[in-house]
Amino acid sequence: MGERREKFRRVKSMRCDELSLSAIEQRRSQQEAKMAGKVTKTEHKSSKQESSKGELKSLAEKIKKRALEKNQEASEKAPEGSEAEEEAEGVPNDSEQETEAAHFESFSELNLVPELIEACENLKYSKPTPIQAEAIPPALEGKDIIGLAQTGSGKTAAFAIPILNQLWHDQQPYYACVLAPTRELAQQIKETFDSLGGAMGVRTTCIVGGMNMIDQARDLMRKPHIIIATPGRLMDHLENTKGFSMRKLKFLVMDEADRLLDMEFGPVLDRILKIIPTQGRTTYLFSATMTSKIDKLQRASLTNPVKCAVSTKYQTVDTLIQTLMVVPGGLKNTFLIYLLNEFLGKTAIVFTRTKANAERIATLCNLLEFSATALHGDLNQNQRTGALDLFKAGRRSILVATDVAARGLDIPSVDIVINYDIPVDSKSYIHRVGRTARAGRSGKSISLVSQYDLELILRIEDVLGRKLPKENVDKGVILSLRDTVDKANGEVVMELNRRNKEKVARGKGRRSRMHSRENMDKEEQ
Ligand SMILES: Nc1ncnc2c1ncn2[C@@H]1O[C@H](COP(=O)(O)OP(=O)(O)OP(=O)(O)O)[C@@H](O)[C@H]1O
Repeated sequence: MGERREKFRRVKSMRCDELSLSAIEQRRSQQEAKMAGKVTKTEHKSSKQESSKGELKSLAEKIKKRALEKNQEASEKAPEGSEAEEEAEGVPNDSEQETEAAHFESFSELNLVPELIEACENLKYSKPTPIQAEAIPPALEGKDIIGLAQTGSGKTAAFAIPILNQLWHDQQPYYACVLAPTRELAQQIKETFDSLGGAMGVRTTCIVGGMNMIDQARDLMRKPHIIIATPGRLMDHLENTKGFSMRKLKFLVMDEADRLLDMEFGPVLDRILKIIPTQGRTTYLFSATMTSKIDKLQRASLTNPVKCAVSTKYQTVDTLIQTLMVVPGGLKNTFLIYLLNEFLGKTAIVFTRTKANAERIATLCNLLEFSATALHGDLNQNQRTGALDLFKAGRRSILVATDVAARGLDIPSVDIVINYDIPVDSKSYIHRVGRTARAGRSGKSISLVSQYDLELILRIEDVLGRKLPKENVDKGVILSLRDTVDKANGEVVMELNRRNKEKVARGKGRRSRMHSRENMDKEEQ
């Protein structure tokens, strides 16, 4: 509490000369120096956290109760059957078989090889989650699966376990391929396969964009059992890497399948699907927001799939408290800083719509001494991995990201998701807020709603089937923060513009040098 008051006092009283980017670098290195004494500090923090846990818990329970009551009230008032989303439900597929609700008390009841049961124990998976209980038995019978379950409900293990179980009996290179829409998610899925299949000696490789093709080709030549890939780079290797083929592939998984089956990935996915066999191949589609559009599902060429749905298409978990804040014009940055100050000491992901906004907000946070890092598609892969690692290791408490971080990422420490910009489609909302409250934990999401976002938020509330309760704000605090935040933002915008100009100039120089070299080559020919 004292820490928060001190931070607030500092932000309010920051002088203009402190709000310069050179000051950030200085403060950043001070922060790094403090990190060196991290062990003592972390211990201190955790004991402090421990002592306030009871207080926080009861506060959280109160907030949750209040929100639940409000939600209940709101859902009673909400119009029935309002499905306003762009993607209307398709006609149910007759060939899909629905499963009976299944329940297992332990993984040993699932008839898995002992190595897998042991791996689950080591990972502290005491019993299968509902989606695992639903999907693993038909998967072990060799069925194609369409799996729909909320964010953070263990879908990765739901498809990894049956594949690894089968691989144990039938060890072959290039046995299974898992496709994911982002590089970071592909890497995370690889880690799950490694921890579940390590004792079995499973070989996995991650094939994603932004990494060296030759290194990847070398990894593929080591004949891994499982390839986890983003579609574009996989296609590159299928076309260009000699000796690599997936003609004997036994399993194809599309994680975040609705995303992979949409327009952006559609063409490359079609090309991959043409190359790999349909006969003798088992296909799994998993997502928290699965499409039921028949033409999209047909693209994946499933054979009599079993539909394992433990949630509805837009269901969020009960342990997630979702609220919104109505933000008057021009005050979005101030509201964000106000919130970060309110949740000081917590770990947050702030989602923005554009890469430029992600960069700006992360820089603004750092200038105001909230330790943040940015993750977006304009960064190179090393920077992306570096940012995520800093956040995961707790060395930055705020991750400011575009939707590149919206799907799949499993970072248990995330307490809060803030939608700085409201996502333009409701599915993104479901995935973004699902970065918190995972695996039974509690979490909170807050959406900043300006006058321009009203339609978007109404659409989101419509698919959620309830109104999101409004957060109260201390107007006095907002007013006193406003000047400092605006000034800091002005500094950040100027500095980022300067850096961009420099980058463009460097790029032009490089291009013109390349151009003259090309001309030289031509002349020499
Ligand atoms: N049986 C289990 N018991 C306890 N924890 C589990 C179990 N299975 C998976 N988990 C944990 O639950 C967390 C969430 O799992 P996972 O990332 O697979 O969720 P998901 O359903 O794929 O989420 P998303 O839709 O966001 O991608 C992970 O940290 C994972 O280790």
